[in-house]
Amino acid sequence: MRIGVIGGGAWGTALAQVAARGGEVLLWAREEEVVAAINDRHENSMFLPGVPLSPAIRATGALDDLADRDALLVVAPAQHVGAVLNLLPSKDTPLVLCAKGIEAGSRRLVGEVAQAAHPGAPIAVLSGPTFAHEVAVGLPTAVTLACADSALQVRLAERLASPTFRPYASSDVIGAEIGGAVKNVLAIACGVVEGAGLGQNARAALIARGFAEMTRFGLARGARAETLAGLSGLGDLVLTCSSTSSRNFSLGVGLGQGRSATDLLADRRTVAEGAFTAPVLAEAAAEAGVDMPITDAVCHLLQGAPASEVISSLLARPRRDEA
Ligand SMILES: NC(=O)C1=CN([C@@H]2O[C@H](COP(=O)(O)OP(=O)(O)OC[C@H]3O[C@@H](n4cnc5c(N)ncnc54)[C@H](O)[C@@H]3O)[C@@H](O)[C@H]2O)C=CC1
Ligand SMILES: O=C(CO)COP(=O)(O)O
Repeated sequence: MRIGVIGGGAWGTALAQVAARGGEVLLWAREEEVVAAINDRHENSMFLPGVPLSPAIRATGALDDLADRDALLVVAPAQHVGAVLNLLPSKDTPLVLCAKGIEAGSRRLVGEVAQAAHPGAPIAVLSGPTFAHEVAVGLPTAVTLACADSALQVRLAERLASPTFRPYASSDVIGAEIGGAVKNVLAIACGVVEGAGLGQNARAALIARGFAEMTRFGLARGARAETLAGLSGLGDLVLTCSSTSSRNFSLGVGLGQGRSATDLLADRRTVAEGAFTAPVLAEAAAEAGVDMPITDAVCHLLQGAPASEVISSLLARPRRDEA
């Protein structure tokens, strides 16, 4: 299986490194400097500095070069997936979606965006607790690889698996997507807890109540509960709610320390998907009649409400049943 990767950020580069264990890989990057650095020095100094890359990875700046690929890993940020897929010449190549988010405006999951751009292409979702820098250096990692077509799922898993990269099979594409999109918003909230110095009890409570939100929203959108409780849901939620290696968590730390979202997001080259997903997730939840108070709180913080006020009103909500 000839693998192509769309997106030369940290995660696209790490996934190219994973795929390069099983053969040559072609990676499309938007930035000329990234293409040159990968081809000349086997390094992505812009987005994944300090990690030596496999010589089996070639980079290109031309999407047309991906025409001969048997499968494409789509790793552009969620807000840009539609635009990039619309520019691709081949429209029926299997797409493995690796971005985590919901498209602003349309409120579509990345899978729905991909299906609209390439109606004939089989779709899979790869998601889980996966910091790019750990995957790229070969630390043990497990992911959900979801696809409705089980034969394609098996082929993709065989092509990507290695002793340190372990894909688990699922047919629940929507569930795998929702876990990854929602956990980014909750990771911002957990960062706020850290930044505001609210303690470990509060963080554990937020993870548990955040998981309840993720589950309510996921079930309303047709996800399966076991997918949400798996690697792509709870697994990734725990990872990104525990570490400043998470860009979303770090953004939250800044908000909790009283800095403004505008300042924190200005001049950022890397993506904190939760900042884009939070408002559209809140809209989608309201439309579906799903209560998501932590998501609403993150929206207020991103709009500039003071952290102390947002935290007080979250804690002052009427008591309710846990279930
Ligand atoms: N970095 C990580 O550890 C992981 C990231 N992800 C997800 O992967 C996706 C990509 O994130 P990263 O690789 O981390 O990105 P990054 O933050 O390392 O780099 C930013 C990326 O955005 C691209 N970009 C910026 N403007 C663009 C535009 N107008 N059109 C197309 N692309 C544009 C850049 O070319 C670059 O590839 C996100 O959805 C993220 O949530 C998923 C798992 C792990
Ligand atoms: O999705 C990730 C790990 O699974 C990366 O999280 P951040 O985008 O918050 O860094």
